[in-house]
Amino acid sequence: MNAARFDRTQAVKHDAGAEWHHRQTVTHHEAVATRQGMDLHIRQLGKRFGNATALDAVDLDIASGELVALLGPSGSGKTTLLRVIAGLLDADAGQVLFGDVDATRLSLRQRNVGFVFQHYALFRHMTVAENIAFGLRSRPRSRRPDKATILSRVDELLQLIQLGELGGRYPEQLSGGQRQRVALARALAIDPTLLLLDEPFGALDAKVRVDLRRWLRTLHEQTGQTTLFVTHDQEEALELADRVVVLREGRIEQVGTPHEIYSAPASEYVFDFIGRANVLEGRVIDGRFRSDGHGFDAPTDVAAGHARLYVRPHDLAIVDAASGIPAKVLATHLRSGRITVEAQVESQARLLELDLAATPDADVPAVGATIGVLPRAWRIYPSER
Ligand SMILES: Nc1ncnc2c1ncn2[C@@H]1O[C@H](COP(=O)(O)OP(=O)(O)OP(=O)(O)O)[C@@H](O)[C@H]1O
Repeated sequence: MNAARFDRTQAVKHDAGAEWHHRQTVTHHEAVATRQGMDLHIRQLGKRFGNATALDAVDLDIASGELVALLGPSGSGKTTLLRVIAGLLDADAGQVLFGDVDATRLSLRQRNVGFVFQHYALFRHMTVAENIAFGLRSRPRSRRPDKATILSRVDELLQLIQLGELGGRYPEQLSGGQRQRVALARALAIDPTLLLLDEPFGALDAKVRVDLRRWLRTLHEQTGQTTLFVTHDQEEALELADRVVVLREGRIEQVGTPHEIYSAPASEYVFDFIGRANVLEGRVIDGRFRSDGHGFDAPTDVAAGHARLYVRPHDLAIVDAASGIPAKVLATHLRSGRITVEAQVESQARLLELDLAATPDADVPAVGATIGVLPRAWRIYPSER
């Protein structure tokens, strides 16, 4: 217990990986939570660091087999939540339940979770196969599988991560993406209750990230392992996860499927964070949002007064100046298959961005021209500021 506690208080964010695996396997406590396919319940979790509130009464339920993204900007509490679930960090308040077992006071070893860090935490002096086998080899004798079973498990995992031929290599002989796959295999080797990934692809270049994302999705479909991963990349979260948890200053702002989060963001914060956003300032009067002489239906729960209309660049149409909100075209750019038009509405502080398909017959307005803009789909939020 002391070793685990020491580890919790000493846990350093990035380079803790090797240390973590070491502690997890050399402390000799019986794991009580080894069942795979277990629900996770978070109840009123709170964590403060001095004056900073990292987690504030967080409630969350994750079903067995789900792939869930914890998404939010830097400092929103993602890593703290993951570490409290792992048992790397003690919460000040609340509970972590693995199925119906209260795991709040269990050591990280007893929780039997697999953890992958952003920076590859492989043992440099061990081959890929030895790294993967490590968690099983260093179990107490009574729970250690025999050599043949370990070898066959390692083989199976090497196939799963598509590195079947590379078991004899050392980590430095692998690419960054391959190392992260080995880190995943090592985490999976112990048949963890939960797989926890902290920005697993954060240190890799964009192309490799995209490939690994798809690979992780397929791996998850094969293993059905309940998985939580931290990311600040909304595209990664939307593409990979069954459900996305959006965090803000230690609180959950919204939980939903990628489609729900994208198409019905619960707040300005989520709308803004989840994709490119245009904002029109206005007022709600008699159930209509009014801005620059135009009116749009507002939801009934938005009270009269200052409000903001949010619209995605591809949902903003160009019409003639007399029919829409007049805006002056400041620039046009070609960006990966689309044309983005930047325009300014005189009364508005923020520029607007409109996306057009970059087809040969695209009707691109001239810089300096005055166009009319009209939202085709939008969301209106009461003003928070
Ligand atoms: N060991 C610590 N000591 C003091 N404050 C901390 C510590 N760890 C986290 N915090 C604070 O807690 C809050 C949440 O941090 P956390 O690392 O969980 O955020 P995050 O969303 O994972 O951020 P990032 O994306 O930058 O990793 C921040 O205000 C952070 O400064």
